[in-house]
Amino acid sequence: MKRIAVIGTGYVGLVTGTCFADLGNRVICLDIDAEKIERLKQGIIPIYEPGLEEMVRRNIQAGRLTFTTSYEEAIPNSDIVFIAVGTPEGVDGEADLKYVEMAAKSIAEVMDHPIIIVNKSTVPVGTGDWVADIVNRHKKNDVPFWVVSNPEFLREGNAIQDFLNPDRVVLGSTDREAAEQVAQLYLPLRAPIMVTDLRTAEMIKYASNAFLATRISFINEIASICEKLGADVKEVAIGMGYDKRIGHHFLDAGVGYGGSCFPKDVKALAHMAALHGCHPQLLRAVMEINRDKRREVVQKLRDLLDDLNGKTIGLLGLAFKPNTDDMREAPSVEIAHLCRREGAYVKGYDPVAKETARKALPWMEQAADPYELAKGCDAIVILTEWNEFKHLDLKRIRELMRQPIIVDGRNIYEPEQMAELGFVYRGMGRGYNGRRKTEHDERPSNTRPAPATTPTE
Ligand SMILES: NC(=O)c1ccc[n+]([C@@H]2O[C@H](COP(=O)([O-])OP(=O)(O)OC[C@H]3O[C@@H](n4cnc5c(N)ncnc54)[C@H](O)[C@@H]3O)[C@@H](O)[C@H]2O)c1
Ligand SMILES: O=c1ccn([C@@H]2O[C@H](COP(=O)(O)OP(=O)(O)O[C@H]3O[C@H](CO)[C@@H](O)[C@H](O)[C@H]3O)[C@@H](O)[C@H]2O)c(=O)[nH]1
Repeated sequence: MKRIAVIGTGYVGLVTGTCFADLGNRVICLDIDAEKIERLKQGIIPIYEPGLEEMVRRNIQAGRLTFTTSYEEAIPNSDIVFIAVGTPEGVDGEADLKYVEMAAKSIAEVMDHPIIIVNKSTVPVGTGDWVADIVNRHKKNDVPFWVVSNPEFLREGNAIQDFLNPDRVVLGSTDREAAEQVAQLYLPLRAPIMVTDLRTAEMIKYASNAFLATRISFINEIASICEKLGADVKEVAIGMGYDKRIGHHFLDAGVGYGGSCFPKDVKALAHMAALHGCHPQLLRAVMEINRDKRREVVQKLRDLLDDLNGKTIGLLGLAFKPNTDDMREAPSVEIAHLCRREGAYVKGYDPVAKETARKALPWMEQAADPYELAKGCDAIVILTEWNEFKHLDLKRIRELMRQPIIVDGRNIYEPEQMAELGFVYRGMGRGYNGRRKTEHDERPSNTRPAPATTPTE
């Protein structure tokens, strides 16, 4: 049993604190948001994360998990302190470290015995040394401390599973003993534990996110090429994925990546690189392709509706991905704004991201269910692949719409099936512009492209 403090009770902090408590440690979670802490004390969690509320309540009841807003209460009673505050995008694309700085200062001011400070936030390479410097400058008592970098790799919507079954645990430190103390916490998870220096650990996090984002932009570029050449990107990805060196993960083409991590982390890595004289052209292309995908969805609507002015567009799915209510950098936000700017009436539906969507898109009407959304729509755009959208009564949806047009930004339906149901359907990179020729297809069918060869004559 260790005495742990976790600073920041967002997705990462709350999951980290709760899981460590569940593993038998005594954990105190701290946040500067007093309202959040008040609710957490009652076992009410501020985010949608499957299984988390029940786990929080269980550990509060067992007396292993407590919440506070007071550094004076949390730090003197803990031996290992995790920093899990936000590191949002700064004005130039850099990671904004103001919350990390605040947390480091606050820890330093009340530290009265030797502690290990573990940084779990995603921070630029070199931040560990900077944190050590801040703590040294602000500590009131002459006590030793050690800084360890322990980047987190969990995904929202699957956070508990990911935390408890990590592919690896990365620990970076200048002090092997400190890293080993933190490693003890993870031993029950039986995961590979890798100990590196501080900077390498910080870089592993950025490089991992950038690589995953690159896979997404890669397959999205392939999707654009498929669309022009008449291939189906879904099958292409499956065919590629059978190669063990490639694998099936993170090859779902669509409207691109969103969320609180990939957009800001790729940008921050590119910023870091450029600042140090590198030319991060691959990272820049990854971001550009991702931005273009959102615009491509709107272009598909323009192609199908001629003009968005006066049309009603329904956004099916608002969260940046399923199983979360997180709207940070969700493609739905930009697409809603783009459609509205062209004069469309935009409404939306998401099974979970309702309150968060209200905050992100306060002007947008929200429907109570997919059928209400469909009423009077000139087109529906699918932006989150919630399971419930895979089993809709599509015949009813079509009857409720003013025009039976679907742009499937997540490729959850099959073009042939949609054509049979009487929809004008466009996927992302699906065959002939997402449209195999069928008797229901009222558009000209002379779009089959020529073979992609260079003329020899
Ligand atoms: N969200 C994810 O899935 C995920 C996964 C891996 C890594 N990360 C990284 O982890 C970090 C945290 O991300 P998140 O999504 O949990 O953030 P979040 O925005 O959900 O939560 C951050 C919390 O920190 C609190 N906070 C800010 N300053 C504070 C301070 N000085 N003292 C105490 N609390 C303070 C805020 O009130 C907030 O509750 C980021 O660096 C992020 O990049 C996030
Ligand atoms: O094949 C794919 C896979 C994902 N996405 C999109 O990519 C975004 C991110 O998805 P995912 O990685 O599942 O969600 P996050 O919760 O943002 O998790 C990422 O970001 C976290 C924060 O750094 C890391 O900890 C995780 O390892 C990393 O997967 C979402 O918009 C998805 O729709 C695709 O478009 N195609």
